[in-house]
Amino acid sequence: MRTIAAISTPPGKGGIGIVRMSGEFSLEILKKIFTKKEIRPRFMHYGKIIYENRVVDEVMACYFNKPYTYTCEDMVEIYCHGGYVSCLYILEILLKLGAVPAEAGEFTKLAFLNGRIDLLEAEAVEGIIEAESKEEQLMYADVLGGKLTEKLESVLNDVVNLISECEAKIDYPELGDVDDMKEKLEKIHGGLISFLDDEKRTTYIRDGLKLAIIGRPNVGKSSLLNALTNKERAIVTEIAGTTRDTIEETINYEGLTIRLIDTAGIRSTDEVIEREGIKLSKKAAEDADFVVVVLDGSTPLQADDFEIMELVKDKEKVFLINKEDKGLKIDLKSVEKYGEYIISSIKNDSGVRELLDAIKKRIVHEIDFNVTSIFNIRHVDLIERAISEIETAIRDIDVMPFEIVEVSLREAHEYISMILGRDTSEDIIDRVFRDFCVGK
Ligand SMILES: Nc1nc2c(c(=O)[nH]1)N(C=O)[C@@H](CNc1ccc(C(=O)N[C@@H](CCC(=O)O)C(=O)O)cc1)CN2
Ligand SMILES: Nc1nc2c(ncn2[C@@H]2O[C@H](COP(=O)(O)OP(=O)(O)OP(=O)(O)O)[C@@H](O)[C@H]2O)c(=O)[nH]1
Ligand SMILES: [Mg+2]
Repeated sequence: MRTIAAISTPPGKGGIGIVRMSGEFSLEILKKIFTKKEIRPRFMHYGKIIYENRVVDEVMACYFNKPYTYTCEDMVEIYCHGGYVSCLYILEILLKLGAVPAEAGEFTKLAFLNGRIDLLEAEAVEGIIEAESKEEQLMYADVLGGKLTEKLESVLNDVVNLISECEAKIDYPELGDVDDMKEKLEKIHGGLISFLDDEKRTTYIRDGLKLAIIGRPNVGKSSLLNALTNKERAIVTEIAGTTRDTIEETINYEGLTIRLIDTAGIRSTDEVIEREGIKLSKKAAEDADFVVVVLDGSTPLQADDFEIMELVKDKEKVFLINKEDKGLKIDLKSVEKYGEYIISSIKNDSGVRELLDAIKKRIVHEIDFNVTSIFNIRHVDLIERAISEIETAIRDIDVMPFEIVEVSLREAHEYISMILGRDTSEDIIDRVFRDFCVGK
């Protein structure tokens, strides 16, 4: 069996760096280079790393005896100084003494393969490492704690009970009634559908709200992007048609991650480049979760404004009536017919916070930060497959033999199990861990 080694702290300078090993030779390798030879499991030991008669670094080290470790194998952690040379040098020595370099995510993969955590929990570890907000952190911490596994186990349990009922009916067709089974199938179906709904909210937490800023040229879209990001991100000029391409920036407003997309002003034009830009603007509006339509409040509404308001008729949106400082000439009643509006003067720094609050108020009711939900496309795909099997079972139950219904239930069971990494091919498992950091 191999003993793997890797640096677990990020590259760069830090107070302390951690180099760790997992595998049966971990302790033996440590003893060859560590000045302390009496090593008690799970106790921190102070000493020096000596290699070729030179002190390499002054460190702390800890040995963890299997199976009560992160990987369920023997492990050693060396806490050296966090200069990258120190970490690299110590790693190099471990490799010379027989360890092999760990692959990305291999420590966590071992925890999974040795049954300490399921695949979902392993994915949550990666989620925690990549988290960009506290909400995201807490969501993954819940999954790592087993909250989602528990929910899925409960669905699996319901499916198993129904499989047993099918088998009983195969042997004793007169037992119980089919309506009752149908009801239970519907309940499982509803539960699976709610996993998909929850996933949409999770996407907001993880990827943020996609917010497109659209409007005709020169109304202040890029000025708004700059105000929201607090920097000169986009070029702002008095010339209509300044922004040609979409520009993206991410902000976090009170826990809500917002991916802002500034777009080219929409108007009828024959200019080729501008026309391409406008196509992108419309596409951005279409793809967005939320749209801010900027209007120039100092002029009456124009044909282009009406066209834009029509374009986003069915989207979640707010109208930002800008340039209030120049005097309002816009017909507020007409705008109101299309939806909620906020008046601003980006120039004078007014209205921007109100806009953010309005967006948050409109969107937050959709996000329950406390729901633990499936969180990636692998899970969505498997839940969708399971749903389709349950739908088949619902259709079949009145007209088909119970053997056929049972087949669908077993398929559904398998798909849900695969979320937890059971009955999952090596290929898929490898794909999950490939995106991990080395040393995790
Ligand atoms: N120094 C250090 N910090 C770390 C880790 C680590 O491996 N080393 N972790 C990860 O990289 C994370 C913590 N996760 C861990 C999860 C389980 C076990 C573990 O040894 N579990 C055993 C014993 C549990 C116990 O003592 O109660 C077990 O489950 O049997 C260790 C770390 C974050 N911080
Ligand atoms: N008076 C006044 N001028 C503003 C306000 N907001 C933006 N402007 C000015 O309006 C002009 C256009 O602003 P931009 O932000 O470039 O407008 P845009 O919508 O991005 O324009 P395009 O990229 O051409 O579509 C600039 O000269 C800004 O300084 C405001 O609240 N009041
Ligand atoms: Mg612009």
